[in-house]
Amino acid sequence: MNTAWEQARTASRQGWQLAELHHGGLAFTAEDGLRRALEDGFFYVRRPAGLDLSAGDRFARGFYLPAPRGHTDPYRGYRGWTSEQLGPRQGYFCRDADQTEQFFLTSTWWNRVYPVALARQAEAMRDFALDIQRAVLARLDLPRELWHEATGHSLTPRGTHTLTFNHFRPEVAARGLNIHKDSGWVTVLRSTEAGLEVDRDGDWYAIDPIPGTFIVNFGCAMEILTRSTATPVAAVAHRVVRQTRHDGAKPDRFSYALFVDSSLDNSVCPGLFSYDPRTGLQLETGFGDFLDDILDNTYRHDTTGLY
Ligand SMILES: O=C(O)CCC(=O)C(=O)O
Ligand SMILES: [Fe+2]
Repeated sequence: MNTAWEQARTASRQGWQLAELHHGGLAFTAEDGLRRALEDGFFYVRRPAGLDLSAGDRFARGFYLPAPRGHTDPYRGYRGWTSEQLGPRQGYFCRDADQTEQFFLTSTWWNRVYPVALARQAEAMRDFALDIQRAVLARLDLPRELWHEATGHSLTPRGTHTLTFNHFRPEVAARGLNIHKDSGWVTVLRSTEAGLEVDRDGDWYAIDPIPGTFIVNFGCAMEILTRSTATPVAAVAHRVVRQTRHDGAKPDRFSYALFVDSSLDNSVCPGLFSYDPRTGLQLETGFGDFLDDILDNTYRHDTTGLY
């Protein structure tokens, strides 16, 4: 057993769930770990051995900085990539009401925009996220033959797979990142600094990173699908608190996440479904507008990214 994993196990005894992906299944350290994770809306998962995060960490620390003069640095100078070139919800965004400035990119662009090593890391995180999603779906009250239709083909290349970076600007007097639920199925989150909080039954709890793990969040699509089943999954409402200055002694907080969402192609996926074991799948809402509402409401002053 390595030390990071031992630390993780100790931290998880404090109440939040911790799992390991093993032969395609999720093994939780607590006996009722899965049930509790579905209720909490998130859990920690051991990072797979060999998943190198150095490209992502470097991009997270550099994407917002100007490209250096005189030499190239493929991890800097990304403010110029905007949704005008890349399409809706893609590229660099500087928020007004939040400290975060962000870079969003779906898998169709990874090879053309990201440095090679980062494109490989994004694929590895996507593959890991989809393995986790399959492992979770296998434990839900949802027939396997409905998986693709029910989850908007998110397990296939037609799904929307986005790697998003956050840089928290300590000089901006604002919340870190507003209260929201992630829109989709599962999110695999990398962070190294405290600041994330989750809402559990009306109270906010600090969720600090545990070395050697990612945080997995369940999103709105999962919550809507499973609401009337024997295995409801909560989408966790979360936020990042305001980050203070550290006089240059400590680097700025960053995070990045792989989001698994449904296909945005209406001919492939009409939207988000609920499932009732007695009556089957029922379409609840289109997905594109739903996603835009969540994003708009997250980054406005006076709303929250809930639904
Ligand atoms: O920075 C974090 O810890 C969380 C970021 C987050 O919630 C998001 O990007 O959706
Ligand atoms: Fe989030």
